Amino acid sequence: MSQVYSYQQIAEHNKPDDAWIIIEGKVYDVSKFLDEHPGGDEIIFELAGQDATEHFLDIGHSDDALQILRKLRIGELDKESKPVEVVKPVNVTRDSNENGGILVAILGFICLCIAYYYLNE
Ligand code: HEM
Repeated sequence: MSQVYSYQQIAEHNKPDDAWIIIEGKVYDVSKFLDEHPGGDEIIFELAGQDATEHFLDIGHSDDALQILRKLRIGELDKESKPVEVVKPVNVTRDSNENGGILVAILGFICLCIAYYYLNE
């Protein structure tokens, strides 16, 4: 019998070196596969600890992908358990970087406006 994990247990594995995902009710340990994923590590890591079924199926992965998946399987999802929100500290850094980028763009624009104003005086 295969091991059964709750959403809560799976959600704890949301780090790059310890990442699990759920696809169609099965649980996969993708920690070692992240670096090898042809679609990039980020895209799977974003879903670590969560259900990635829709994303996985949307891409239309090949039979090769399904074969790899089979090897990564570690158990099944306890469907009776409640889904939990997975919060990743890494995302916070990434978001603040993005905000930083927008701030720099706005400051740059303001500088340009000032320069334009003085040059046309
Ligand atoms: C453990 C789960 C996964 C495995 C084993 C896997 C495997 C693969 C493989 C073998 C490919 C090469 C193309 C193919 O054979 O279909 C691929 C491509 C891709 N995968 Fe995944 N994948 C997984 C999860 C995901 C998830 C969750 C996403 C989306 C959020 C995703 C997004 C993509 C994308 C966008 C490509 C296309 C890359 C390109 O052609 O440029 N994959 N994946």
